[in-house]
Amino acid sequence: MIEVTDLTKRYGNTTAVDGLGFRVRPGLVTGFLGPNGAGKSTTMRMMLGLDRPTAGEVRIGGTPYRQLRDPLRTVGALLDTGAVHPGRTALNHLRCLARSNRIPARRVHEVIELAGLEDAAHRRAGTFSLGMGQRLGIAAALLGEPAVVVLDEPVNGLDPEGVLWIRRLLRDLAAEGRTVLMSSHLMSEAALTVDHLVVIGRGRLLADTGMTAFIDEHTEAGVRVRTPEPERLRDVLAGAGIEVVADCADGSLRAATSAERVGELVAAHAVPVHEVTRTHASLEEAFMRLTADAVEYRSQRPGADLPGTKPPGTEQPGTEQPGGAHR
Ligand SMILES: Nc1ncnc2c1ncn2[C@@H]1O[C@H](COP(=O)(O)OP(=O)(O)OP(=O)(O)O)[C@@H](O)[C@H]1O
Repeated sequence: MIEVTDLTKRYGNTTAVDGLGFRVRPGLVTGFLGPNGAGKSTTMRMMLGLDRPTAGEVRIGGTPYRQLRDPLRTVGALLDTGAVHPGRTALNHLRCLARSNRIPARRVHEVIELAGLEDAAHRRAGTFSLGMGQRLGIAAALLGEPAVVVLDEPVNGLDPEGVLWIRRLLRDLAAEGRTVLMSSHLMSEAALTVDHLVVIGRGRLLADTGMTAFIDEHTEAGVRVRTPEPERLRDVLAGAGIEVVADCADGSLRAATSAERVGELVAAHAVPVHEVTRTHASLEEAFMRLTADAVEYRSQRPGADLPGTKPPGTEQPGTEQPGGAHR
């Protein structure tokens, strides 16, 4: 369990973390999401005693990190994959860590195997690709068989096989009853890996909820309706107070309602319909909507990419991510 209580961090005039409070529970993979500059890394650094809070505290299993007797055996972390001596081999790096944390040497070989680094064990870390460095960082994080695992952008730099590996690994760690917190910018990846979400923006808590509930809360249920008479359908829907959220490129309409409701309306008004499809909102859509006001660095106008906010005729069919919340 990780408990974050009234956590605040200021750097001069910048408030990076602002009265943040949440709990990360064991047995789940919790995604820690937020736009650039939201305060994720700062929060994670405070969890791991690398930065002092201006106010508030973080407890890992009931104890602040700095007071843990065996930190590496309690919490494993991947924060900065560059923090390895480049001249040291992967094996030696892990051996040194094990020795200084009173972890048995056999565990070094176990994590090398777990991370798929057998062939690279004798190579210097300085020659590692980004993905291999990431694997070494994860191997180090798991060295002490910690009950709590904190990973900042763990899929960063990994190839598709590596992404699949980390997804399975995190799910296995959670299934073993460990507490797993991962940050990610990749919503599609988070949707496949994460059970629970903590979303922050401008250092403040925006959401602390299950994946499915989060998507349901921040997107509309929708259906795509294809008809040879889109104007009549639009009128019928408008008459029932139903919003058309997108005009799709194939002439179909996307409306914020249920398939049942559309079925009843088109039957009552004799509107011919060729296809009705339930559309599933994605984590990305829900995230963009929730954080639209909390984005610090923006390349476009707010919400420009939100499905349903594009000008008519610009949405491509099938752009939703069906089952975005499912794995
Ligand atoms: N050492 C520091 N000195 C001054 N300001 C800092 C420092 N570290 C972070 N900040 C500021 O604090 C805010 C939060 O930064 P942080 O890196 O925690 O965000 P983040 O959510 O991890 O962002 P990203 O997704 O881009 O990694 C930003 O405005 C950042 O510029």
